[in-house]
This record gives sequence, C-alpha cells and structure tokens, in this order.
Amino acid sequence: LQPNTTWSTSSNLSNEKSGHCTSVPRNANMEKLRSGYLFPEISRHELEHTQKSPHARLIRLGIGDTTQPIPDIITSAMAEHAHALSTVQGYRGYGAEQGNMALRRAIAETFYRDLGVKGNEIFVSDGAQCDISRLQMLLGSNVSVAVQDPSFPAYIDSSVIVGQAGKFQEETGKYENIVYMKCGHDNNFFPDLSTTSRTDIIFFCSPNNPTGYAASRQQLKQLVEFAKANGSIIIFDSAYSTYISDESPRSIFEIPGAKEVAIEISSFSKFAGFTGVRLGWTVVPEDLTYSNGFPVMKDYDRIVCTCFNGASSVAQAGGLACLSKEGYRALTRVVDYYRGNAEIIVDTFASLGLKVDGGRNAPYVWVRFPGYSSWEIFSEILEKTHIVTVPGRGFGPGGEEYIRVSAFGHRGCILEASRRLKNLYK
Ligand SMILES: Cc1ncc(COP(=O)(O)O)c(CN[C@@H](CCC[C@H](N)C(=O)O)C(=O)O)c1O
Repeated sequence: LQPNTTWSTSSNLSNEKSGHCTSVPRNANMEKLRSGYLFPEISRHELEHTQKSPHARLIRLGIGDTTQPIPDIITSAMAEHAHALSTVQGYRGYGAEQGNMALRRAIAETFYRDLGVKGNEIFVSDGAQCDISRLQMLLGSNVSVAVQDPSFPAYIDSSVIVGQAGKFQEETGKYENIVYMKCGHDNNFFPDLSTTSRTDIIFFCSPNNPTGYAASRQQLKQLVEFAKANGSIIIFDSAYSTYISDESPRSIFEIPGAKEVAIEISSFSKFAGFTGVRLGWTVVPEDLTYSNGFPVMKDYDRIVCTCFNGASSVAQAGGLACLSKEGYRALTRVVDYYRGNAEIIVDTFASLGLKVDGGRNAPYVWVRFPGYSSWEIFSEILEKTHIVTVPGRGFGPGGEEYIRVSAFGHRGCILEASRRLKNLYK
C-alpha cells in the first residue's frame, strides 16, 4: 500500500465466505488510520520482491531489527532462570507487575545514576512500543499531542487509535489535532518552539528515529522550559541512547527540572538485541503531577496492574545480566559493531555526493534524494540492488525525499550493500 491508500470503509463490506456480519460497529478511530502500520508494509514489499526475484540475495536494511547474537553471559542467565522453573524450589509464578525490584534498581543505577531517578519510578515492561500504547491508555483521548516530523510512526498511530487525532488531511498528509514539529536540516533537527502551539503531550525521540539526530543539551533545556511554561508532559523516547557517541544527553533527566515535566521510555531492544526477547522500561517520576496535583505515577501503576501482568521473568533475568559489569561490557562491543556499520553506510552515500544525516549517534542513516518521492527511491533501490530500506515518508510528511537505512546487519552484508549502492548511483 502506498501512503495515500485508503482502506476500504467497512460500511459496505460483507463477509465474502458466509455473508454474515456482526452488528458490532467498527471503532471509528481505526477507520481513520491511513494505511497499514509502516513496518509490516515494508515486510510486505520485501515479500513481493522475493517472490518476483526468488534468487536475489536480499539485504535487509529496513526494519531496525538487530542481527548480532546476544552475548553468552546474558543468554546463559536466561537459560539458567528458565531451567530453574523446572524445579520445585526454583519455580516462580507471577512477578511484580512493575518489574523485579533488583532489575528496576539496576536500570536506575546504570542509566540514571546521579540523576535522582529511583527504582520505584521505573516500570519494567515488554518493550517501549508496548509502553507507548499503555501511556496512551493512561492519557486518554482528550489530550492534545505534538510529535516530531519525521518520527517513529507508533506515536501518531497510537494517538489516532485512542482518539486523540482528528481526520487525516489528504493535502497536508497530517492528522488534525496533532501538532507536527518539523525537525529537519533547515532547523538543525529541532522545532522552533517560539512558533510551536501548546499541546498537553510532546513526544520527543532522541536520538531521533529516523533522522538519527541526537538533541543537544541546550535544545533539551529549551524543550523542558517550553513544557514547564505550557504545563505539558514530555514523553521522551531514549531507545537509542546507548548509540550516542558525543556529549549529547542520553536521558531527558540530565536536564534540571525534567522530573516535573517528563516521562522517559526506553528499551533493551537495540543495545542488547532483545527485540525478540521483549524488555523495556518507562520512568514516571514521583514529582510529575496532573493539573489537579494527582501523581501521574499512581495512575500509571494502576494501568500497569490492570492491563499488564509484568515482563517475562526469563527476560528480566536476561536484563539483569545485561546490566552486570561483564554483560554491559559485552553489549558495548555489539553497539560498537553496529556503529561501524553505520559509518560504512554514511561514507557510502557521502561518496555518492548525497546529503547524509544520522549514523553518528544512532543506528540509522538518513539520506536525501532531492526531487524524488521516498517511495520511488525505496522501490528503485529494492528493484535494482535487492536492498530493503524504509521510505522516509513513512515517518511523516517531513520524511518525503528521504530514505532511512538501518545499520543493523552483518558486516559482510553492509559491505556488499555499499558495493551495490555505489554501483547503482556512481
Ligand atoms: C524510537 C523507537 N521506540 C521504540 C521502538 C520499539 O522498541 P521495543 O522493541 O518495543 O522496545 C522502536 C523500534 N523501531 C524499529 C522497529 C520497528 C518494528 C517494530 N515492530 C516496531 O514497530 O517497533 C524501527 O524503527 O525500525 C523505536 O524506533
């Protein structure tokens, strides 16, 4: 489905097989969604291509899914925990919905040392994507939302699903009631807050997916002040913070005052290869309150207890091992491996004279093809080089003319992709 494909309205559909329809009305918000969720769409295009070219050696630099094995010290910890479940003394049932306290403390110690974030403010989950949806349940439909443009599609799609968004506007490619904060080359990937409308919620991802840009300390200070002045809540996504290689803040809580205006979501997916194991966390500070002074953390705890029975105990055992000295050191080597891939990809496109962003503080490289639709570039690269990327338009109108190239891959594949791309565009 191209981005402007409208899904059939269910009003005139009938069940082809039996002809029977239920009398249950479809959620009107689901009807507002413009097309399939971006990443399954990429997988669909990939499948179509492999059916057309069954002998092609496909190189997947599209969906940001890790490829390198998880270090043995971590998988052994998971295996040991799993095996203990087969013994009477080792068996454990439900854990705390908020997560294993030892893991909560280890996350606080590893990522928020000296930032005043405590274990009880950290809610362990089955991933940041799931936490985005749980936060949307927490916030409800009567809040206004701002997102970076371009940004990870889950923020907008979940806003549409919970009813925060209005209709989709064909001419602008945007949903009504959502503020799109342009973050591109001409504004150093940071919105002009002096002209940005107030919203209750501000989704902010840094390092940003898809541009790979990590906001500076000065920029994040402005963002926190902006949120404070407007009485807004920042939902800060730090899923790629471990890829930051310069002085950019890794957490919004490095900014003074952030604990009164921000929630932070993060994940073991991209630094620990836990994309399939499923483990993440959300920080909801005790100091964060609603307009009536009620603590947000209390409601989030209620959501977690009512809608989520806690992350897998096996995944949490793995998470603890990730944060051990030896485990974290081993994972840093894997992150460095992907960083090396990103460098090769950046150099490849730069050598072709193309405008390249990202790759330095994130495992995503953002490449501009002026005057071309991003879906055209995506299709041309797929057809001619059998390399899967992601069309920038899938991340919002601000992504038009761009593609996102993921650095998650085996080094040999990255080098082969570089060769093919140079061949195509030299
Ligand atoms: C900014 C940001 N925040 C959260 C996530 C998901 O983290 P999680 O793995 O749930 O802990 C992601 C993962 N995004 C990837 C994987 C996408 C494909 C997966 N089906 C998904 O939709 O999350 C991508 O952009 O290619 C992200 O970029």
